[in-house]
Amino acid sequence: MDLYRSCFLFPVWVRHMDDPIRDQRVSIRGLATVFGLAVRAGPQLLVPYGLAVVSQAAIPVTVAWLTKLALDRVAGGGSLTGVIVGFAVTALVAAVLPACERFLKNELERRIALLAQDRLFEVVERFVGIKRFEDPHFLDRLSLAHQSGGMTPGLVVSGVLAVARGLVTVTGFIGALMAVSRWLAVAVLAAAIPALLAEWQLSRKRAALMWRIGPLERREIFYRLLLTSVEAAKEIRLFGTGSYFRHRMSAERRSADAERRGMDVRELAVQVALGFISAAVTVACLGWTLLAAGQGRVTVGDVALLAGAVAGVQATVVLLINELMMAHQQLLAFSHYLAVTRSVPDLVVAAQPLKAGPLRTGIEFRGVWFRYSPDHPWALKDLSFTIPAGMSVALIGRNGAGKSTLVKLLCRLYDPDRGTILWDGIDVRDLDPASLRRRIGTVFQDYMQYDLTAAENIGIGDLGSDRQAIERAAARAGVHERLASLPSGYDTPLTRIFFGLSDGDGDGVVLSGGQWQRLALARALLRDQADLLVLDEPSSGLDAVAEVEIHTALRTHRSGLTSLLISHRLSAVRDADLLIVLEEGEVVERGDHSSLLAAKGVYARLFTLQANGYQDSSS
Ligand SMILES: Nc1ncnc2c1ncn2[C@@H]1O[C@H](COP(=O)(O)OP(=O)(O)OP(=O)(O)O)[C@@H](O)[C@H]1O
Repeated sequence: MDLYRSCFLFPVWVRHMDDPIRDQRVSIRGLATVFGLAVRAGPQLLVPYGLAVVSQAAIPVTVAWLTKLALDRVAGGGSLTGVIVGFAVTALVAAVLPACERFLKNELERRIALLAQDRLFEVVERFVGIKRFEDPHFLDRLSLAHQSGGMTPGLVVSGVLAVARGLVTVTGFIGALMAVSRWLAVAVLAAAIPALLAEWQLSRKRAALMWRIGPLERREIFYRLLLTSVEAAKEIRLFGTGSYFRHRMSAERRSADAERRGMDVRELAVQVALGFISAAVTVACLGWTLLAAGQGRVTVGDVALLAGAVAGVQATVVLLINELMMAHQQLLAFSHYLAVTRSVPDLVVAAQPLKAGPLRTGIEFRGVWFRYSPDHPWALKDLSFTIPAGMSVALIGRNGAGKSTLVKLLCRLYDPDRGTILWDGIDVRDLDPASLRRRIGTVFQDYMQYDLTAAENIGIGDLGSDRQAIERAAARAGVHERLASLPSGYDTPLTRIFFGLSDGDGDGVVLSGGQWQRLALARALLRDQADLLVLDEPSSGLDAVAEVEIHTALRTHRSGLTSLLISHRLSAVRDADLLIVLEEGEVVERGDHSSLLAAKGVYARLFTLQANGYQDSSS
């Protein structure tokens, strides 16, 4: 369902708009971080960008002022040379500055987004365990943090500079008007107040609308992804549910559109009303100015300046409010980025962690209790057993018995709630997690299939391994011949994602489930220096012949190595030195195959059941 998760995330942040004090704190902290990022990303860009933005503010005021001068000189018969030069310079600046601004803006935004993304994933990488990645709230937040981290800083910097530009423009116009008439300047400024209030209200309503239609949009996206996903394509065709989902998708869109239409109508009404107010103010001011011009109290140029200033102030105020609201909303979304980058570690690492040494005596689980959260039942209950160095230990148990959970604790992806896990007598919590993991080669039940080449898929098991080592591991896992026969051998991409891109990588290939499983095994076997091999269901996707081959190869590889093996196929694990049977998170039996069979307990029952199944099918 990961595919669909993203569609449930979008407007979570709007929720915070209900709390103005929190909003303010978040915005101020966000603003400081955004400008911190901008300064670090490109100080040499930020200053010229700011200058380019703000200096453009002077252009409309200069044009209005030059127009006034030109008209006054025409009326009074003065020289126009200075005015013409002024117009030429202003026109040149007006033509060149926006292009420079765009270039600087794009470059700065790219650098900030890269830096923000890098910081975010640096923090994510520092999480030692996986608890956070199984928490849907955290995943939602991470996705939003990524979204806003890439977009918000650039938008906020541009928004703040645009506000500065707007303020300079308004101040310039008001200053120019003051030169003509003080009360006219006050009247024009006062006339902008209704526009300011109305736009502010509209912006808040727009944010509330986004919040209201968020669920509708998420559902629409959900149906759209469903209709285009490869996972769902089979069932949609088999059950004939395509038009059912399409109608649902359209219905969601129609509902959201109805809400949007309502908002558009409201905006239209407000804009028309503001238009009337603006026209009335303009007419009143112009009327007064024309009257004053008729009486010789003001010049023709003053009339032109006034007309330009009234329109300029009103338009700039609207832009200003929009930029402010947009920056505010972006800063609220940015709170997710701040939350993730400031989150505390998921597992505590010792201040001076020890390096995990080669396994000499064994790994001991001592009174280990674990549950995924206080709301969940105990997955492991008072587990105590030892995996002696150099021995193979098999874990057996029905679905949900706690086998994979135990492996996750052993690799320190979680910490026990009670009890300890000891590596040669040292609590794994005192060890450096990376050094511990370098000593363990693991194949998880839900291993990864990377959309990379075959060589990379194996090489990831031990970065820096050469091709020979990779091929050796593949051979041990019984997949060398298959990989060597691919169109570009080990360099063949194991994916359809790059299919047809003809970038020299060749076409991608899709492996079967069992072949992927062998590949995952090769990845674990690549770690020659690993002391412990953990195989969680290494042969569940293999055919019978392959299973025998793999187990023979593994037995050779395992000799002298400590291994922990999990399998539901008891034939695959019966040769282990020690078999541990788990039931509902507790150890219920332990011993070797023959002693457990003789004990006639859980293991004996499971083994007989499977053996009988094979006998029945053969007969
Ligand atoms: N991430 C998780 N969050 C919450 N509960 C979980 C999580 N993973 C496993 N569990 C629960 O913990 C218990 C043990 O699960 P675990 O996967 O360890 O069993 P298992 O023995 O490996 O089962 P299987 O043989 O089916 O792989 C189960 O009840 C399971 O529902």
